[in-house]
Amino acid sequence: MMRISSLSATYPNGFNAVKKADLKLSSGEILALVGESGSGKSTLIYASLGLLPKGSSVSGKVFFDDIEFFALPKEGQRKIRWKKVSLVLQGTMSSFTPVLTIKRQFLEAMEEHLSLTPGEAMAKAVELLEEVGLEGNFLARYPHEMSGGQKQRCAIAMALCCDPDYLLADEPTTALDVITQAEIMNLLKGIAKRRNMGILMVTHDLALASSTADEICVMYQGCTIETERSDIIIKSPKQPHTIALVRSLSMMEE
Ligand SMILES: Nc1ncnc2c1ncn2[C@@H]1O[C@H](COP(=O)(O)OP(=O)(O)OP(=O)(O)O)[C@@H](O)[C@H]1O
Repeated sequence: MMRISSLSATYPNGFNAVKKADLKLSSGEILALVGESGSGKSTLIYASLGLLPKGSSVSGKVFFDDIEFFALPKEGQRKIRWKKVSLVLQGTMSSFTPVLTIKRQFLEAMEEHLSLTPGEAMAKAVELLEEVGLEGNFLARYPHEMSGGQKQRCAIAMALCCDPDYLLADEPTTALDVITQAEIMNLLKGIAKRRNMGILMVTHDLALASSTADEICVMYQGCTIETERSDIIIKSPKQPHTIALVRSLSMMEE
């Protein structure tokens, strides 16, 4: 289980974006972190991995199984970040270096974190691409030679290269059409089940969250205000802000 306990995060300008947030992510499950723009969703996931800008301050605890992340030295934290938990960034363009082929980018990530021969690394890259529904020949492409959906699949494949137990995805379907959004969500669901991986997914789309995630955690003004099974939170939200979110969803459906 990944567990965030009483996590607070303040940016260098003094803005306290996350306030004593708590959440639990079980293996094999998808937890969607939802809330209005600016509620602190992205800050929470970057803070939980020690990835906020220099000068930010973070307090609280983050556990990956029995490992307390902030108790590790920097080098230990860096290792955990690929091998135990990995991140799919918001906006696929930021996941790739535009001037390098996908093959180069896969191999660089694997060379840094895994001790594989070049042949083994290539075989693993092809296997991962196939797992996300792309053919191995995508390795020869540059990022601009792929569609948004293909880039997102590729970013997910790269995040899987060290076989992490947990995956954190920041708005994995932003800027994709609805059909591609649904395909990426199905892909994530399949990965969570097949690999028994816990996936924490940031989204502001409650409809998408409720159709994909096992559980939903609602953030409001930096606080995690309500966490519940998706079907329950949609049927009987408790907190006033969650009630308003669910009401806006049903108004959109009418
Ligand atoms: N580098 C920064 N310095 C200061 N404040 C920041 C910084 N980055 C984000 N913030 C502020 O922190 C708050 C939370 O931002 P965050 O991006 O975590 O929200 P979010 O819920 O993910 O929003 P969105 O859904 O729009 O991505 C916002 O008020 C934002 O302006």
